[in-house]
Amino acid sequence: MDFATGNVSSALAVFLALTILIHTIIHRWRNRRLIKFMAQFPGPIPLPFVGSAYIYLKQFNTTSVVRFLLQLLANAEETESHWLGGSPYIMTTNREIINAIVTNLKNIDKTKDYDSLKVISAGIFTATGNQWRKTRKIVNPGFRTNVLDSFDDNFSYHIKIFLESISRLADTGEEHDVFRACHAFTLDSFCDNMLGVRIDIQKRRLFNFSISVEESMNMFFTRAFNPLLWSDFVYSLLGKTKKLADVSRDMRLLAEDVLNKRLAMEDLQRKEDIKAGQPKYFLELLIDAIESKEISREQCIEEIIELFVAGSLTSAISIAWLIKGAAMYPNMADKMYRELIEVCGVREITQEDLSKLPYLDMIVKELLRHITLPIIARHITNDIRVNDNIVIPAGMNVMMPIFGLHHDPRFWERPNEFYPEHFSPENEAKRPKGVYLPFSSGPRNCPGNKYAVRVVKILVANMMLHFNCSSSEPTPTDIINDLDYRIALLVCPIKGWRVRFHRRRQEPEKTQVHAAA
Ligand code: HEM
Repeated sequence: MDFATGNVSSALAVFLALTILIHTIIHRWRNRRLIKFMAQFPGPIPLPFVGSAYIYLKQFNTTSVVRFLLQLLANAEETESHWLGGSPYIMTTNREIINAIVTNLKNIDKTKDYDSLKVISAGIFTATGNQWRKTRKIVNPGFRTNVLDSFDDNFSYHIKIFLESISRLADTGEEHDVFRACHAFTLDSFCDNMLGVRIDIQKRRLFNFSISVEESMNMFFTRAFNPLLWSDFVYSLLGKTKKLADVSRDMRLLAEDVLNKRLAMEDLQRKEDIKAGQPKYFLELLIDAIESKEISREQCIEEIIELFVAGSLTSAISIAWLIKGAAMYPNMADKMYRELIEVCGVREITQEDLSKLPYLDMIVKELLRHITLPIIARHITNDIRVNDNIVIPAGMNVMMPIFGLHHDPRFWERPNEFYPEHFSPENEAKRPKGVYLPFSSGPRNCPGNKYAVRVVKILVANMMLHFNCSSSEPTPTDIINDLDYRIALLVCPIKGWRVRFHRRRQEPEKTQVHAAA
């Protein structure tokens, strides 16, 4: 190295060091309130540029995201400070902090971690501020009980088609993965009930929508747990932003098709509906909002896509899990069947019957404890006083692993088991409030919670009445450690949902399947 080159190198090194120093001072000064708040909590030592993101790299060694998450939470303090992607975070399983945040009416913004979902759709799920307030106000009436009560005929129609497809698989002695059939059912029910358009995905076996929804969620969660993919620049450079947009194209086409169909029938149908005093459902409310110029046609399509994902995938995963659960836990399945027969006999089960099935209710609650959306996150825009000691300052990001709360041994007698008795009236009464949040809580809770529970229960109850299931997979005792998982919005088994179906011998009358009518 000659003298001049050496001088240039030294000058560059000094310049670089000074830049980093000045950047650090400005960063610390700007974030002084946040840094002071974070100092109360322990956390991994942040490294330059990567912060605490390196802890997620451990996940590359395991196939099970769920186990990774639980290990992370078990080793962590109840509340920890983390620097992720240059931003300040606390990660907390503290019940008091979580409930203070989710129920706070002023703090409704999600963190920027949700932004990569916008490649798929930019609707209510990812919206912030006034955009979110406006959309939520428009769609909330579409989830009211009187609207849901009007869905019985639609449910009945789609359940019969589902049962016919199971009937074809029954008694073959072979195992079948039930997920696509469950998802086709939830997509059909969702379109009919919430959008007012019958698309008959089950009959037409249009599984590309289901593949598209599932694949897009897989891509989102793979990215969420892999810090090497966090940068938009890197993600785009690897061609993944384009791939995600391509993967979700089928959903967009379906949303556009459904909106066009509904608009084409709108005038006539709407007059009929108003005459019959029908309450307005989701898509009609959105069309009203287009007409009054509250939202654009494009925004309406974004909302439909978002609901396809949020509304159909979550309930399909829950149904597939319950069927797999019935195969893996035969005693539980028998008890569920006996309750159905005692309360309803062998006739078709309707929404009205569901409130008379407490054991089914306990099973669904226990299922949602395990398969819950593992983490939700909020960006704090207004200081939140949690108690005398904790005020969360504006600017803070908060990761709330609901999954941790749902498996905390302080609140659950058998945290890693599938134990519906966690939800017996006595056990529910003993448990403190705010430790069970499968649908979150407060202003940004899941608006589809009642619908989800109904659609899951009504299909599983009607199916169990006619079919029993079995599986070659051994019954897991510790369901966290005995199975491997991936996350596609909710927690899914890596091995899938393979079961054998057996027609119940005491089936007194054949199901009147008029699927092909
Ligand atoms: C078992 C089924 C379901 C579970 C476990 C579930 C869970 C959740 C959770 C935890 C959230 C909050 C997410 C967050 O704060 O980041 C949420 C939000 C949401 N869910 Fe669900 N959900 C389910 C089914 C449904 C259904 C059936 C629909 C619609 C028909 C739906 C529509 C939505 C929407 C639109 C949001 C965003 C709400 C907002 O940001 O204001 N979900 N869901």
